[in-house]
Formats: sequence, structure tokens, C-alpha cells
Amino acid sequence: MRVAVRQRLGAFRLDVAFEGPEDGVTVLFGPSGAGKSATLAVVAGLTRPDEGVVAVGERMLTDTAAGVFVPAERRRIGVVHQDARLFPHLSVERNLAYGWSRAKGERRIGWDAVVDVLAIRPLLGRSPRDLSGGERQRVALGRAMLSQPTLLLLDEPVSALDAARRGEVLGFVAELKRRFAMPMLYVTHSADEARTVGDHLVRIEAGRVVGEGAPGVMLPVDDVVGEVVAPGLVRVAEDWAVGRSVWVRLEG
Ligand SMILES: Nc1ncnc2c1ncn2[C@@H]1O[C@H](COP(=O)(O)OP(=O)(O)OP(=O)(O)O)[C@@H](O)[C@H]1O
Repeated sequence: MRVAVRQRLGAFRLDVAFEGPEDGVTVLFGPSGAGKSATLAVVAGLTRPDEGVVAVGERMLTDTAAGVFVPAERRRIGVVHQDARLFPHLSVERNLAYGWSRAKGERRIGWDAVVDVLAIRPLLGRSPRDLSGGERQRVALGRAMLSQPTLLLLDEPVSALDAARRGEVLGFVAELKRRFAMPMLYVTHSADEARTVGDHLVRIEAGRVVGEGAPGVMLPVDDVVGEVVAPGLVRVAEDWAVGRSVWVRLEG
């Protein structure tokens, strides 16, 4: 996956460029207002950048210089939002069937495989209204996967859940990745989530990429507790200090 776009949104300027693995999770993380949603909208094809490219594998989705812009509904991108957005009047099974029916061409991702990986078989006859938040997110993941996406966008998919459910759903995301090798773009403001789920982390602030790397290499120290040992120098716990690049925000 490759994203390199510029877009002016009122007074805000988005100017981001990053690449992510074709069979892993790229996490876009950063504070509120950094431009995460604006980037997702460009990738999903909901907005057109002023300039730049969005590509998944060999497939060019946006290329302003070449006049390429694949409309959102033909991008074959699955999206999971913070709130599952299931159809409340349809059973879990029919919600999944909706995703399945949206697939075009060959179905590489099987119905039973998805249902089993996400452990949602016992829920098939239920109404989304009777599900817990974590269960709803699992069904939303299933519906998105069954539409046979070539890219899965996860927009703060666990932000509305409590800590225990969060871990559980993140485990299912990891399992989907393992089972169905595909690119995923995961947006969050949480450094913790970024480390847990990401293969490649992209930190954005004020519309720009300020650092990227593998979780073991890059240390997104949003929430670090450290000791200021000299102006501009903060010592953090030893086991934190494994990375090449460390972000430390100094206060005062
Ligand atoms: N259509 C628009 N017109 C003007 N400004 C916009 C538009 N869309 C987004 N912005 C601005 O761009 C900035 C980035 O917004 P964005 O929603 O992408 O941030 P974010 O990182 O997703 O934040 P959050 O974590 O709060 O969702 C914000 O300052 C926002 O007000």
C-alpha cells in the first residue's frame, strides 16, 4: 500500500506520504486533529486529494497526475468503524450475507473461514441489538472481510470498548491478518494499540508524517514517564529505550 497525498482542507493542510506492507497492519496514529480521518477519506476515495497517489499492490486507486480516480464503491475496500454500523433490522447472518453479496468476482475469502476465525457462528441467528460491543465489532469485521476487500480500513475499531474487549477484538484482527494475508490500515490515537496491532507504525501530527517504523524499532512515546536529565534530554525506563527513533514530548 502506498499513500502520498496533499490536500488542502480549509486552513488545514494534509501532506502525508507512507508505505505499508501488503500483508500486514499499517497503523496511522496521532493526536486528535492530526489528519487521520482526512487520510482515511483519501484512501477510501471519499475525497480527492489536490495532488498525489493512493495504490494498493499494483492497483492505482488515485493518481492525480495520470487522471486516475477509482470511485469509492469500486475500490474494493472494507471499512470497520468505531461503532459497528450493522443493520439493526437484519440478523447477524443477514448482515454477513450483505457483505458477501457485495463481493465482485472470485471469492478468495471463504464464508466458513471468516465465521470460524471470528468465532461468530453461535451469533448467526441473533439480532445486532442483542450483541455486546465486542461481538458487534467481530460481526462488522466479518461483514467487511466477506465483501472480499483488497484493503481493510479499520477506523478506531476498538475505541468504544472497555480494555478487556479491546484486547479481545485486537486478537481477532491479528488472527484475520494471519489467516488472510492482506493489507490493513488501522487508525487510532492510542500508542498502545499501535504497538499491539501494528506491523508498521506511521505517526502523524498536524497533517504530516513525523516518524515511521516497525513497533520494535520505533517508540511512540506519547505517554512516557521519564526523567529530564538535561534540557531536551529525557531518560526513560531501560526497556523502553530499544528504538532507533524516540519521540519525547517535553513539557514546560
Ligand atoms: N472539509 C474540511 N474543511 C475544513 N477543515 C477540515 C475538513 N476536513 C477536516 N478538516 C480539518 O482537518 C484537520 C484534521 O482533521 P481529521 O479529522 O483528519 O483529524 P483526526 O486526526 O482524524 O482527528 P480525530 O482523532 O479527532 O478524529 C482538523 O483540523 C479538521 O478540522
